[in-house]
Amino acid sequence: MHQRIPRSLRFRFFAALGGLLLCAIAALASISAWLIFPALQAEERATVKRELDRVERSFELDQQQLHSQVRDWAHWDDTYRFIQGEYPRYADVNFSQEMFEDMRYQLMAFFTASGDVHFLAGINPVTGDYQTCRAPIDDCSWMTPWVTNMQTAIAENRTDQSSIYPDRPPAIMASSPILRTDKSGTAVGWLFKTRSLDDDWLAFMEVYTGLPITLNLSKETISISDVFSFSGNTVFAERYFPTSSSLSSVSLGVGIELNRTSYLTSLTTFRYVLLWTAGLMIMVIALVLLLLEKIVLKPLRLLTQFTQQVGIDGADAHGLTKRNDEIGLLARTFQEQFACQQQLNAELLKLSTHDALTGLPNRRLYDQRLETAFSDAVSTPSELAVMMLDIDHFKLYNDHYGHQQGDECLQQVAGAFNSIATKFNFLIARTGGEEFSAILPGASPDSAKGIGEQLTRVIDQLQLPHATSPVKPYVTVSVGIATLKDSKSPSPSAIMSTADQALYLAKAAGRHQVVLFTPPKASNTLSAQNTPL
Ligand SMILES: Nc1nc2c(ncn2[C@@H]2O[C@H](COP(=O)(O)OP(=O)(O)OP(=O)(O)O)[C@@H](O)[C@H]2O)c(=O)[nH]1
Repeated sequence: MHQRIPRSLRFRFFAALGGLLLCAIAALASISAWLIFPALQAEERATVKRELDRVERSFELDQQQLHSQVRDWAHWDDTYRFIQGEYPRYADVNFSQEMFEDMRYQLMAFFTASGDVHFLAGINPVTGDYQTCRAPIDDCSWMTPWVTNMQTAIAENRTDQSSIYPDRPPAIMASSPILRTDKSGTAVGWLFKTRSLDDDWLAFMEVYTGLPITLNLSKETISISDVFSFSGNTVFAERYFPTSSSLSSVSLGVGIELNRTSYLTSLTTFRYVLLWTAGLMIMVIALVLLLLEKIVLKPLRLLTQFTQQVGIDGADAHGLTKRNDEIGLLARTFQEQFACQQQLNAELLKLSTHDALTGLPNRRLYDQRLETAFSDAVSTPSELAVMMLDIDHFKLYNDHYGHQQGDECLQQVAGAFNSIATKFNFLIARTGGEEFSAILPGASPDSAKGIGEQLTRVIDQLQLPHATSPVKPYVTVSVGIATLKDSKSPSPSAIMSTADQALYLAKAAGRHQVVLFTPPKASNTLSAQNTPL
């Protein structure tokens, strides 16, 4: 079944503002999801990346330092002489455990031009003792993997550089050809230095960068340089560097762990802002609706009630006409229009029910009243008399005095009739040119006749001159009266027809008299009881 959708102003405002609110909240949610949250996440990633860049620069700096230190040592005449066997006390003079620890060297390896080991010195990663050897055997066997890597680098001509080696522990290895201090001549050998990326190195880097750092060796080749993993309040990020592994490709990941406090605080703040914004929007729209209801919708409802009840007592119970706003103006204008309309209606009603010349009720009103009086008399039942009155020889009056004076005569006759009608409380109307009719509810034949006589008398008393009247030298009237009982089949038209017959008899009998219709006797002849005046 078709259900009627409410279309009131209130419904429309609620629907429109509710829709607006939903759109605004959806827009807010979309902007948050597609713009603001991704921007916050990108900002967090950029911050983490900056920290990784800082760690990478520190790492590279450490490698460059090691390389420049190797070069310093390799391009030194003492070293040049040492590799050629001309400076046997070189190691005793220059090397010590303290020097290795201070410089954070794990191993220093000297190779001849043919790539053979000349001298090895380093700190045993297991015992922590300083050791020197001529070959990586016995106590110095821990040096073997690195010496092998170094000899491979010499064989592949990968010297004079700094690289990362993924041995255990992973290490930075820097090398340089051994030359004179003035760098003249050809290389007489190679010098290698390694720095282990062990716990001490991590501790050093932590102090240097201010970040906790971890190392992770991956056997796979990592294609992306940075890997992020977010968990709760922390983010773990790793940057992978290629290593010089002789066996397979291995990557070294340098990782940092950062606190996400800044991001999470921004997120929480933004969520609060979102919630407050949504809450404020709801509050503003609720306030707008409330004000709308109070300022516009309720007064409009009252105005509607007022327009429906205007003219009735208490219609302006809410004092709308006393308001100083548009509602008050509308209410006052409507009230004035209504009063004007009522006046016009009354005038129209009077025009349609009264005679313009005499001001007496006209035939239309007379017929309506006769219908009502007739119904009342029949239903009660009660008596009812009607009367027809006609000015005698009015044509002669018009002919003699003119139509204008004829009108004035009609007005005076009507006024006189009306004074009697008011006195006895009955209706008298102008139902034709110079013809009048009266309804006398409850009047007996005798009282009706008495009133008829009073009406003719009051016209006589006017003494309106009628020089050409064969009846009297002044204006006179004839009256015909009929009662409800006079008709065999009573009806309003039948009773009026009977009164007309009585008037005819009055005229026929010489005018200026009242004739009460008398029902025909058995002889069926029409007769009347008249009263010549
Ligand atoms: N001045 C004026 N005359 C009117 C008006 N209405 C009707 N008459 C005149 O009233 C006269 C009526 O004449 P009749 O019907 O012949 O009757 P009468 O001369 O009164 O004669 P009886 O009725 O037989 O006594 C006519 O001359 C109409 O012109 C009116 O409004 N003003």
